[in-house]
Amino acid sequence: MTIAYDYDLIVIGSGPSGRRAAVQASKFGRSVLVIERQAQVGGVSVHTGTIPSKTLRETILNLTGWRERGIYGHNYCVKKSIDAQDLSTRLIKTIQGEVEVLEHQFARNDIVVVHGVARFLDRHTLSISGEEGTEQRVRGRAIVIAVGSVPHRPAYVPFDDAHIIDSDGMTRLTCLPRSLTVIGGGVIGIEYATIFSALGVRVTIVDQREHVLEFMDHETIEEFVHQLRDRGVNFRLGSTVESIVIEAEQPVAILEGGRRVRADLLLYTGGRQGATDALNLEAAGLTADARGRLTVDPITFQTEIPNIYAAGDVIGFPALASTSMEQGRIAACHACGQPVPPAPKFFPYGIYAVPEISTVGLSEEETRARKIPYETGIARFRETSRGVIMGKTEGFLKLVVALEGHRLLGVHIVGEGATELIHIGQAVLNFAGSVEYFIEATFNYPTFAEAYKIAALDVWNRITPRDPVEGISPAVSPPESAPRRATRRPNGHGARKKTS
Ligand SMILES: Cc1cc2nc3c(=O)[nH]c(=O)nc-3n(C[C@H](O)[C@H](O)[C@H](O)COP(=O)(O)OP(=O)(O)OC[C@H]3O[C@@H](n4cnc5c(N)ncnc54)[C@H](O)[C@@H]3O)c2cc1C
Ligand SMILES: NC(=O)c1ccc[n+]([C@@H]2O[C@H](COP(=O)([O-])OP(=O)(O)OC[C@H]3O[C@@H](n4cnc5c(N)ncnc54)[C@H](O)[C@@H]3O)[C@@H](O)[C@H]2O)c1
Repeated sequence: MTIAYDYDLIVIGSGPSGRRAAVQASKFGRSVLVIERQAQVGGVSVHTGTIPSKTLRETILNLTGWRERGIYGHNYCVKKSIDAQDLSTRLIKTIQGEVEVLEHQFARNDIVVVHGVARFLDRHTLSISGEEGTEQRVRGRAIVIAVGSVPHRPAYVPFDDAHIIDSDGMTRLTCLPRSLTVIGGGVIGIEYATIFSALGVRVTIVDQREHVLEFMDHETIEEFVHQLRDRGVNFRLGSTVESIVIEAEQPVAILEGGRRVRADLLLYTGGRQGATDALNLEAAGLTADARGRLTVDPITFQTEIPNIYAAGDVIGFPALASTSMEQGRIAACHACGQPVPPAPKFFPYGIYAVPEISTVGLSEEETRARKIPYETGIARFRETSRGVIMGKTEGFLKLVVALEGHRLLGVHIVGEGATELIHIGQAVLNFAGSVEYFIEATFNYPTFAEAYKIAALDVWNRITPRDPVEGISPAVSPPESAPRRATRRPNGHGARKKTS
């Protein structure tokens, strides 16, 4: 008996993972349906997450004149008084632009889009509930769950979407606060805290952990936090929030030990959870974990039910738009019986804080934990002519390099353009290159990319053996495998032993 399917592939969700899965399957000549519960396509990425937060950042940096302050002083500004309307004008335009691009892309690729909430009836059948109470059934040979995530809203936080909000609320502000408390020093919290601090808002960041962005290279984060403290951002680290109340129209976070943090607005960014509630997963033979996430095969993105795939935020870490897109595409390749492209070993992390941070590969802490003998090299943006021209003297680029073969292990950057600059390091890492690449390559001048060369020379001067005659280095760079002790850094970082 042959089973009739309406579509070769049904994708639930039109965010980065769903979109890439749909387009890839269509390019293989398959019939594709995308089900989206919101009125417009694009997902969290376009409507409440990546694009809105990056647009708000761009608007604030432009209107405040932030990027020019290194040259013209701290009081320089482009627009004296900035209000919520200034922020929303550009936001609406950008989101609309993104939606149009997506709609054209779906139309060009003959992808059918239906708006409604999808739920499983069995492992091949979905019911779609439309806004006006309509219901339709569709059957797919394969299904990709690309439903993404929603902000985690713990019961103890009295969200009112006016004084106490989650990250979705940041895109709907009708007036700007003078002070802001951010609960959660993860990526979302840090991005919004620093963007609003650039606007002149007094910001306090509260996190139960001792460090913000704990997964990042610690020295890089120290540099970042130092810059934030310098411009008045307050940190309450190692502090758990016990309760939140509203007093005189202001939210007050009460911390363990009784300390109180008061502001005009409180943003809660204590993580996200998979948006699987409406899916009726049991009907498909699937279960989600306590945070609504699904488990998949890391190579194919297949769930335990072979014709059902999951990609993007719904499968958890790293929960990035960038990685979600690739996961969706790989899932579609497998579902269409095509070879599955291997995921590159290293992907970058870009944090659009002010200043930007970006990282790829191993941190110093991870390198030590793996007992790899290593050395680091640092360049400060003020050492690059580009940095001086642009008044961007606070940036910092750090390379982590294995002593054996001088292999590049990690790159960590804080400063203007970090999220673009990181891709040079990413390419060298994924091609298993060594620090010599940066030394031998000619870079455009003046550029921030020059920082790679400066940091590479910083490492190389210390890891290449010296000529027995004091101060004269050998002409060639013999690879050395033996761990060595680092000497004092020329940039004032002090002596550090870089062996495991
Ligand atoms: C504030 C913020 C900033 C971010 N910044 C960045 C960044 O700078 N860079 C980066 O790489 N990542 C960033 N991210 C993360 C990024 O947005 C997510 O990783 C990405 O959107 C996940 O894509 P996705 O395809 O899994 O799902 P989503 O984008 O979440 O889309 C899922 C879609 O599925 C739909 N859906 C859900 N359930 C159903 C259902 N039952 N039926 C029909 N449709 C359904 C939803 O309506 C939604 O449109 C940010 C996130 C946030 C919140
Ligand atoms: N630029 C980017 O790539 C980007 C930007 C934004 C979001 N994202 C994605 O979104 C995901 C979610 O980000 P997030 O920042 O919401 O979550 P997160 O899990 O990264 O961080 C949450 C933080 O909140 C703290 N916290 C939780 N409850 C607390 C409490 N009661 N008191 C004090 N501190 C508390 C935690 O210790 C943690 O540090 C990230 O994993 C990331 O992948 C990526």
